[in-house]
Formats: sequence, C-alpha cells, structure tokens
Amino acid sequence: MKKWNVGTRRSRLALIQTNWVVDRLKEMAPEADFALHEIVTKGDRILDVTLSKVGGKGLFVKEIEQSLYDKETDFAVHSLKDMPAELPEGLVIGAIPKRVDPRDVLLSKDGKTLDALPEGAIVGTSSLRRAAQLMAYRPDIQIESLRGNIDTRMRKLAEGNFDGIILAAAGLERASFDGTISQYLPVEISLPAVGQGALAIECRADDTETLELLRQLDHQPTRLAVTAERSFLHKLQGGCQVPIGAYATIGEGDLITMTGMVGSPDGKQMFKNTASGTDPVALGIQVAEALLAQGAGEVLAQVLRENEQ
Ligand SMILES: NCc1[nH]cc(CCC(=O)O)c1CC(=O)O
Repeated sequence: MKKWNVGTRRSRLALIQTNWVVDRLKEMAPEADFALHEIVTKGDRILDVTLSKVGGKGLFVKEIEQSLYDKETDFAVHSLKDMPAELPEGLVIGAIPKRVDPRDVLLSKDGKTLDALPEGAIVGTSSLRRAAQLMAYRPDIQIESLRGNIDTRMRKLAEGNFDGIILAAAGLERASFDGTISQYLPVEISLPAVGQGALAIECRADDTETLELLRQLDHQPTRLAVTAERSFLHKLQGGCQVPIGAYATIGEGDLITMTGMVGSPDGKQMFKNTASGTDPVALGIQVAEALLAQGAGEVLAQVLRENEQ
C-alpha cells in the first residue's frame, strides 16, 4: 500500500487545512495511506516580532520545502497567501483546491461595522495591506500591531485591547469561528491578499505519482484566478511585507477579471487598476504595469527602504 508523507505547519489552522486535504484525497484514493509530519517554521518561532521587520517572504514555507527536497515528505499543504511569488527550483504547486471566501473580516466589540466604529477607534492588524486600506477608508482609525495565531488575536480583542481586529474570513471559516464576524469587508474597501482563501499543495516537480494524486483536487477556475494574482505579485516583486492586494474572478468563457492594488502604508496613496483577459500571466503583468505607470513603483521602493532600516 502506497504511503504518502504530508508536511504541515503545527498551528491549529494548518492542521485543520491539512486534514481537510487528506480527507478529500482518501475519498479519491481509498487504498492510500497518509502520515502527517508537523514542521515548526521560522514564522511560527518569531510570533512576537512584526513580520514585515523580519523579511516575511516565505517565512512559513522554507523548512517545509526543505523536507520536500529531503524526501522526508511527498507533499505539503500551505495557505496560498503565505507562499512567495516564485517557487524554488524543482518544486511545483500540484493542486489548488477550490477557494473559499477571500474577503477580510472585521471582528469588533459589540459587533460594530467599520462605519459604526467610534472616532479614533483602535484596530489591530500587522498587515500593511489591511492597515493601508483601512486608513484610506477611515483616516481617523488608529492601527496597532497584532500578531499571533487566530486564537491569540481573538483573545486580545476579548481582553479589550482593541475596538476591532481584521482577519481573513477563510481562516475563521475553516476553523469554524464564523459566529463572531462583525462585518465582511467588501473587496472595494479591503482588497484581499494575493491567493487569500486558497490552499496550495506543493510537491516535487518530478514526482509524477504524487502529481497524479493531487491533480484530482485541483480546481481550474481557482488556479486561473490565483495564477493571475501571483503573476501580478511577481511583476511587482512583492512579498507579504508590502501593501499589495489582488483579487481575480472567473466569468463566462474563462474570462479573468482582476483588480490589483498598491498602497502606501499610511493609506494616503492608493493605486488600483482592473482589467480582463484570458491569459492569467499576461493579465497579472498588465495590471502591475498599469499601477507602475500610475507611480506605484516609488511607493513600493519606499516601503522596501523602510523595511531595511
Ligand atoms: N497571515 C496569516 C494567514 N495566512 C493564511 C491565513 C488564513 C486565510 C487564508 O487561508 O487565506 C492567515 C490568517 C489571516 O490572515 O487572518
């Protein structure tokens, strides 16, 4: 009997996601056996430091990728938004399952919506993308850093440190926290991170047996959308430490429509562009180039300089 070794982070959300993938694969290949390998990543070890200050790129995936190279594991389940725009040599995304809700959500004291938060409200997030967009919409809001896994962040809200916090709907949904959401933020206010709400199952490019297994879980419309978003991210050379967002949807005839965003961390400058096309890579590049033509390159360069200090 074939046994697959599966890499995962140890967080509650990561384990839920990995078990979800393994359960789907067991339905498709009842004769197969799966063993989970929990891997502690650098990102998990430095939860008390703002991610943007430690060079966030790939912080949650590096050790897991090493275990793929070492053949200690055959595939690994990641949140797609934690993955750098470019995969290391020899590794591929073998499957992208159907995306769940890509939106950001507000969790607040007394269930208040963003518009109902008091003047000068304190909102917790360590994401430059979320902070920039919140301040663009409500310049009076004070952003404070908020790190940790979902449980930690929700506890800090309950302890009264914040008027509200921003999280991804996807994580809450998968971990069944959904009763606590105060508002789903429209993508017009908070454009999601590239790949938000999607999972990526990574494996070795030459491992045809694993690729064949994983292919059954691949959702083509999600792959098209996420490929456009990642092409946009790649063109802008962005990681999770820059205020970049993108969201693509698939319409009739596999027409992809994508909005891309670059903002300054204070939200005072916002560059957005929306375009449609059928080639996801070309569309990502096209939207990125439209933002660069508006002046987004200077904002990105400024953020990178600040991160280096
Ligand atoms: N930044 C960490 C992270 N990476 C993936 C998710 C869950 C959402 C997803 O799978 O897209 C989260 C939590 C969050 O942003 O609230």
